[in-house]
Amino acid sequence: MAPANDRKVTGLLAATFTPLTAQGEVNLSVIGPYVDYLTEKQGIKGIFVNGTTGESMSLSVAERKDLAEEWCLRAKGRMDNVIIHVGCMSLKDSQDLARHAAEIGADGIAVISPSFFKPRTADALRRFLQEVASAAPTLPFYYYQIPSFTGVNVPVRDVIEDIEKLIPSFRGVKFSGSDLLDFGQCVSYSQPHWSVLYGVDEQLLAGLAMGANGAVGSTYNYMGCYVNQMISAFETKDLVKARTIQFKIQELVRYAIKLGFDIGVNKQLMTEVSGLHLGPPRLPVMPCSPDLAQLIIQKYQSIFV
Ligand SMILES: CC(=O)N[C@H](C=O)[C@@H](O)[C@H](O)[C@H](O)CO
Ligand SMILES: CC(=O)C(=O)O
Repeated sequence: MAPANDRKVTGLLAATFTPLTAQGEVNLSVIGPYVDYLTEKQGIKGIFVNGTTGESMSLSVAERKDLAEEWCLRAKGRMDNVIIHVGCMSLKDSQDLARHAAEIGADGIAVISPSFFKPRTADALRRFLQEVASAAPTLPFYYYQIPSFTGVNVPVRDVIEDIEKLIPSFRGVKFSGSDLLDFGQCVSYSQPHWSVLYGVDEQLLAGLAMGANGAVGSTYNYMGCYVNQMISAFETKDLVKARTIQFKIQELVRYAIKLGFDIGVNKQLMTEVSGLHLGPPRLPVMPCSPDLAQLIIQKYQSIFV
């Protein structure tokens, strides 16, 4: 069996929303146009499927397979990276999804820690990740940390210590916390064939300064084109320009948080900006009220004129 490849993941990956019908069923028909929109209108060359933004934890395993398959099919030859999140509360379900991701030709898999029975130590978490990764040993494997949702606060640096001895396919981290000490420790420990991806969109510039190879986030669905400009400015050392763009994103995110920002609001914002019909979120996330969506969209338009 071929080992997982060593190709670095760079640039922006959009964490995709899951299109649902008005009745709340998965709506695969939107995925083709969604890929068109990301590539043509936002300059996005990678997607992160069935993650937090994709409401994976609210989907059935069968739905997650259908979605993963359609995203892979539509993105094939058009995106550089299709990473599928396969984390579940059940190790068996995660392994099932990991095997499936390999079958459908995904470029990599990522796993969030279980959060009902939480691993209390790095060792417990590492063993869980190892069992999932071993179900798809040819796929690059990424640990996805998001403590605000999981309540799992094990430092990522502890998780990745000598991890290739346990997980030969380990290729990096998606870091969605704001602890830049731990993040910096991950970057400095990172191996040349690993990718350290930052996941807090409103402070990506700090992540880039700390050495992030790329980024995964929800807002790149509708602000990817601006964030690409920010990355270019950072790369050409135009920090004033890079900050100007980061501050705009912060202004929008702060405004949205004050009004009550969640996946439902975020999904509605994407619907309004893109014109794609993404539908409501799934309960327990509540649909966004039209009034709230209008306020945020007005703010978006006033910031990005
Ligand atoms: C909780 C959540 O959804 N986190 C996303 C990725 O990890 C981010 O992309 C945020 O949505 C974004 O930074 C806005 O706060
Ligand atoms: C942002 C992200 O990575 C996710 O929604 O999973």
